Amino acid sequence: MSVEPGRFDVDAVDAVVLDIEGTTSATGFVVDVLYPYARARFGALLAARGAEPEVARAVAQVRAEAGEPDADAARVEEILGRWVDEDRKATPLKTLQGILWAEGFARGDLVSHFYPDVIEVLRRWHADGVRLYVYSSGSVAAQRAWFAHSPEGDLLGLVSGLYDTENAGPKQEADSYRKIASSTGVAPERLLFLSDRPGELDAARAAGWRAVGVRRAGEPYADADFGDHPVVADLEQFMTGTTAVTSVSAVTAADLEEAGAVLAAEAARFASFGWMRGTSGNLSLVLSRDPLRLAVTASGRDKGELTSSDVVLTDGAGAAVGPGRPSAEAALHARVARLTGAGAVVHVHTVASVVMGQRSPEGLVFEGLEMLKGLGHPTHEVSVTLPVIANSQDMTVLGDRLEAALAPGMPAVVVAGHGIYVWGADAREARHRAEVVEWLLELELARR
Ligand SMILES: CSCCC(=O)C(=O)COP(=O)(O)O
Ligand SMILES: [Zn+2]
Repeated sequence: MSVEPGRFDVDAVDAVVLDIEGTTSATGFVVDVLYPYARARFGALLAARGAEPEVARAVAQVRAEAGEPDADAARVEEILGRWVDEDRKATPLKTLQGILWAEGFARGDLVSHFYPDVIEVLRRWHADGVRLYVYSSGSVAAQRAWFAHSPEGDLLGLVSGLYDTENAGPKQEADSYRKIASSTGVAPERLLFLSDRPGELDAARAAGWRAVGVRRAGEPYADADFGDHPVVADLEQFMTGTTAVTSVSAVTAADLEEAGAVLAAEAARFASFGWMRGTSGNLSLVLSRDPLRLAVTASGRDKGELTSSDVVLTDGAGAAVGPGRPSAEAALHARVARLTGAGAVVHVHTVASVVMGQRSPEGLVFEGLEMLKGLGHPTHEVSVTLPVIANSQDMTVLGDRLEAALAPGMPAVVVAGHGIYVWGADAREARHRAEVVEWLLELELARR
């Protein structure tokens, strides 16, 4: 997805979090200038300053990570050199590089690199009241030095906070972004992450952030598949073009009512199968991707008697953003929509899913069945696993379990003692898949 003409609306976000390598700055500069600079100085640092607490802690981490508790300074230097060659994102390596680079910058040996479009845009965002943060795999010390010693002087005044893999965690894990959001105090949907790496954008989005890819010619990820993430070629495009940051598609009352009518019809059908008895089960439709907005069935209603108004608009975390109380499981629907990109999620309480979930807590494997083509497989000659996760009343816990259990080629998960979650591109596809998954479960039930 590319950006369209327009102008960046600073009201759409409260803060922008920036990756450095490949995003604000050339990876080549880091590889060609900074890595050799630090590598040439590891030996002297370890020999002369090995007792300094930060250096000693990093050395201990190197020994632990390499599984060599007795490695002497020469061996530690060797390991660090190998990690540099492998471009390994090891925290102690980053710490030691950070120390050396900070000193190199302070001495004037080094001046950092920023692409020509970046500094002006950062100044304009800052002037417009958008807070700026950095989240880079380079250590906080290295980031501080980087911004303090730019070609245009000290830029640290533009930046409200610095995050690295030590104080926030790995860059491809959603929890790191949750940690940063909570540390900044900015709501996830008001945070925008810019990175050249699709995996990082996925993780930010999974934490409920906005995420935009920066695809710069010549960078290592320039040809990567950014999926449905909006992409810019440089930051200037935020000034001359609009991205998903600005394209907040307003969901109207009519959109919600229309979705309510679809969900009511789907629920009536599932209820007629006996899959939504009483108030059990819930359904959702994605109405907008950026920001994520879902229409979720209202909680506690008789699911066989829903009307088009028995629906609640929620945000990307499943919290109501309009009147009404959404399903108690709305947060799980939102999580599935974020994780899988699904446009519709079905949750039903079927007898077969409860029995089979209890009999096969390790999951169920299906193979050689024509019905598997109903899940999008081109042939019956496949083997797919239907994961089973333990139930919980805590939707974050349940969501974590679902995320960890997701299986390729299976758009569904059984929640033990509870029911099934199934998803698809739209209500129709999600329904077809739910019917297939339930058929597979009934087959297993009949077999055993
Ligand atoms: C007897 S249903 C118990 C709650 C449940 O699991 C469910 O699916 C329905 O909850 P909702 O809040 O969506 O009505
Ligand atoms: Zn349920």
